[in-house]
Amino acid sequence: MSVTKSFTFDSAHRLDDYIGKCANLHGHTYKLEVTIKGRTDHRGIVVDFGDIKGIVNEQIIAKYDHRFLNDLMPFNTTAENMVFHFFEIIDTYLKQLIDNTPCRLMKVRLWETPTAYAELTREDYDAAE
Ligand SMILES: Nc1nc2c(c(=O)[nH]1)N=C([C@H](O)[C@H](O)COP(=O)(O)OP(=O)(O)OP(=O)(O)O)CN2
Ligand SMILES: [Zn+2]
Repeated sequence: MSVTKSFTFDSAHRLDDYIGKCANLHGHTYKLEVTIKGRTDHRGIVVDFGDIKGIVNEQIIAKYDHRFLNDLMPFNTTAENMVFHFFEIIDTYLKQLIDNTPCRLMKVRLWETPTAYAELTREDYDAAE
């Protein structure tokens, strides 16, 4: 069974090493979707949506909402690089949170615009490690 929780945040950025309009300063309302898989416990819960919210709000939204991403991220701020970074962050904090619970981060999807997203699955993440 898997559960997914969605978040939004607004940030400015510009792409480096890029020819086109996205080399200019511009902004997005990013949408972040976090999918976690596991067995339901006695209550019928895989992982509390509030726990996912705690991690994402503290470790991602608080750091990047209404900020200029190029000043904060040590890589080109493409959706691909960002989704990889967010996967690592969420995976780390989820492991700490759910020490005894058999649930796992399976997918993170980052919408940069309403028509474009990058996603990283557990399989792709593990293969990239
Ligand atoms: N593979 C990637 N391509 C592009 C990225 C990216 O992160 N990965 N990023 C950009 C820009 O940041 C841009 O803001 C988004 O590009 P695009 O989808 O072309 O934006 P539009 O507003 O033109 O979208 P439409 O829905 O087609 O109007 C560029 N490429
Ligand atoms: Zn952009």
